[in-house]
Amino acid sequence: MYQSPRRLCSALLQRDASGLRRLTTPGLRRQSPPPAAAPRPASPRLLAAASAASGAARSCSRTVCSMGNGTSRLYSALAKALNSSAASQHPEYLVSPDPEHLEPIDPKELLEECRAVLHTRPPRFQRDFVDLRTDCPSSHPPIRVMQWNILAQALGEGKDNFVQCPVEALKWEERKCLILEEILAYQPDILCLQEVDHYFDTFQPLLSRLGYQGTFFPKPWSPCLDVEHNNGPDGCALFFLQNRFKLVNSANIRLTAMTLKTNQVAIAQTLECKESSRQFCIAVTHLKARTGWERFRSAQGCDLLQNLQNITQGAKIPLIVCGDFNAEPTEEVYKHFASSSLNLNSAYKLLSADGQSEPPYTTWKIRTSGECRHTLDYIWYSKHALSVRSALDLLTEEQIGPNRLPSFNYPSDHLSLVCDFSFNEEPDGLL
Ligand SMILES: NC(=O)C1=CN([C@@H]2O[C@H](COP(=O)(O)OP(=O)(O)OC[C@H]3O[C@@H](n4cnc5c(N)ncnc54)[C@H](OP(=O)(O)O)[C@@H]3O)[C@@H](O)[C@H]2O)C=CC1
Ligand SMILES: [Mg+2]
Repeated sequence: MYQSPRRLCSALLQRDASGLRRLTTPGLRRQSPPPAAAPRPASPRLLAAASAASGAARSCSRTVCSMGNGTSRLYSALAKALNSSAASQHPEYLVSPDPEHLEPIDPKELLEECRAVLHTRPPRFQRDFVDLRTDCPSSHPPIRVMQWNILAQALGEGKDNFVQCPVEALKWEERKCLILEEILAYQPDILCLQEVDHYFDTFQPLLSRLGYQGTFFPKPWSPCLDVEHNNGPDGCALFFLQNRFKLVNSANIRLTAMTLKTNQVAIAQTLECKESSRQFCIAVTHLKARTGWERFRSAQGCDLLQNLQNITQGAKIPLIVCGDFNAEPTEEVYKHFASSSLNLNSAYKLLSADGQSEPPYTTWKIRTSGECRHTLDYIWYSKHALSVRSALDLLTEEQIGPNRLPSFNYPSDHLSLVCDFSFNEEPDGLL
């Protein structure tokens, strides 16, 4: 019988010099230096099986590829068909097949395979959970949420211009193991991803065998499709553990800006917690990038808030919104979220001394234009109905290193954000 990956390893509680309680997960760390004498040969049984499971899709892509830029056209046509309505309810072709038909994977075994593939790479960075518990006790296990822009493979190799990142560090067969290792290390109950361009051949088959139910919503005109040998469009993906939640409702939202349809998307799902029977809404989005587009992002944020208002206020349920907003806290879209009538707070502010400041960066890279260090990624939550029990601290400048991200030991230019939430027993005030 499948066991939640979370239950398979125990957490140690440590106290650091600052007095903050830090939770570390033992046994999930790649050892450094790698064994010099006889490195374990990579035998990627599970990783290979994931690729085989998507064989039909892959061979189809290859066939089309041989006709030139056909993959792009095929996926563009598919994406357009999928995006024909602004907010469709339960489109079945975007909801994963029932994972009970697939053999469950032991997360430890998958982790071992990833480590074997990564045996020549430097060690994983150490990050700790910071205990943020207030006095309110909770009788139910927390809900762990991970937010992560994982960097689309096609963009990383073809468009992003990470000038200090060697191309070998971006090799998909190894980079995917770094991404999986990060997910397996923190074992989120809910996983919100952006820039996913390997959903059908990698994340959906593997994560469904780990007990997750997934949904993918590609961008209508993904820039990945302009890259030669792309793997299809990138988009947002949302996964939740099926043994913890029941899907109540799902909406794929193509964001608008001033009533015009845009190239950015969101997924919003209402989930019911199996332990507590409490419902909440979880959403994932990736707003328009680049300077000069601040008003556009602001309009997209207003549209997303309006959609979420409709979904949550009708049912009076709490909300968690994860995203790469491509906006610093000074931007209008951030202010809309911070002052919305949905009563949201940004979870990572709680890591600051006064609880009022966002972290100094969530992405750090070097492009031809120079160094780009920004805070763009957020986990918003209903501040009256939910409490943040702990949050994963960020990488230090020293860990990130002089060449910044991505690198041989971190697979994306964005850091993952991970929080443990619990429901407040008695929400203080209105949702
Ligand atoms: N065929 C057609 O008719 C159309 C095609 N398109 C395609 O869509 C693309 C635009 O899509 P859109 O969704 O608006 O893209 P965005 O401007 O939102 O950016 C797309 C990606 O580029 C990354 N990015 C951000 N800044 C830079 C930078 N300085 N250099 C390189 N990459 C960067 C972003 O990553 P991050 O979020 O991590 O910063 C993001 O994932 C066009 O390039 C075109 O290919 C668009 C419209 C119509
Ligand atoms: Mg990017």
